[in-house]
Amino acid sequence: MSNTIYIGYYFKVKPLQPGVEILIAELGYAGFESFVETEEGVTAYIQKEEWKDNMLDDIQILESDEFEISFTSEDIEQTNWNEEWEKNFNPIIVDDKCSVRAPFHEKPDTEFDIIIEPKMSFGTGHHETTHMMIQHILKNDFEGKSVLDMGCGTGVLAILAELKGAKPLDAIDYDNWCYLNSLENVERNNSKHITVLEGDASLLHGRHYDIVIANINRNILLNDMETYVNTLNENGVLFLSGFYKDDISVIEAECNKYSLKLVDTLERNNWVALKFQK
Ligand SMILES: C[S@@+](CC[C@H](N)C(=O)[O-])C[C@H]1O[C@@H](n2cnc3c(N)ncnc32)[C@H](O)[C@@H]1O
Repeated sequence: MSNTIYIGYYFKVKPLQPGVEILIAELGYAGFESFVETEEGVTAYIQKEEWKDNMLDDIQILESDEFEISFTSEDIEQTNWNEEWEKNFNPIIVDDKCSVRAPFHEKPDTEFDIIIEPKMSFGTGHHETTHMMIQHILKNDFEGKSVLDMGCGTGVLAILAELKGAKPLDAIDYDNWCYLNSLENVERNNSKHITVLEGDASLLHGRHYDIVIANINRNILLNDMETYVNTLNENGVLFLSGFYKDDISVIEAECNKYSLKLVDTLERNNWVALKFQK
C-alpha cells in the first residue's frame, strides 16, 4: 500500500437520512473520492494534493436549514478502503427483483443478481438515483437493444441492462477509477456484450444506440444533451438522473428542444429519474 496522505473529513449529519445520501452525492461531485458511513455520520476522503480551500463552498446541503451538519478534518495515511467497505456496505434489493451486493455477501434469491467490487466508485445501488435507474431498467424492454450507459460509475446499470437482454452496450466514464472498476465488474458479472470506455461525450461521435442511460448531474446533462440526442436512434429512449425534483423543468425544457417527450418520472427523497421518448 502506498503512503499517499489523504484528508479525512468527518461529517456529523442530523437527521441522518436522507441527509447523509445527499451529502455523499454532493461531496462526490465536488471531488471527494471515498466515503465511509457509520450510524452517526460519514467520513469523506480526498487525497491531500487534490484538496482545494474552496471545495466545500458548493456543497449546498451544508447551507440547508433542514440538516445540522458539523465536521472536523485530519490528515490520515491511506486506508484499506475495501476493509472499510466490508464493514459498512450492505446489499440492496430493488423491487424484490434485483440485488446489488459485494462479492463477500451471500447470494440473495432474486431474478437479477449483480456483484459490485465497491471500492471508490459511485454505483452500489445505495444512492437514490442509482436505485431509480435500476427501477426504470427493470420495468422497460431492453431485449436486443443497443445501450449506452454514460457516467457508468461501477457499471451497475449497464450490467443490469445486459441481464435484461440488451446488446451491444457501451459503458463510459471520464474518471479513471470508475473506468477500471467498471472493467472489473463487467468481468466479474460475466457481461460479454459491454465495452467499457474511458472518456466523455466527445467519444459519442458516430455511435448510435436504441437506449441511452445517463445518471450524472444537472449541469453535465444540460451541457451534453444535444450529443446524447444525436446518438439516439429514431424512437429511442433516454433515461436521465442525477438531479433534484426542482430541476425537472429545466431538464425537460432542454429535452423538448430536441423533440424528446417526458413519459415517466420516478421520485425518491427529492431526487428524480426521468424517461424521455424520441
Ligand atoms: C452519479 S454517478 C452514477 C454512477 C452509476 N451510473 C450509477 O447510476 O450509480 C455519475 C458518474 O458520472 C461520471 N461522470 C461525471 N461527469 C462525466 C462526464 N462529463 N462524462 C463521463 N462521465 C462523467 C462520474 O465519474 C460518475 O462515475
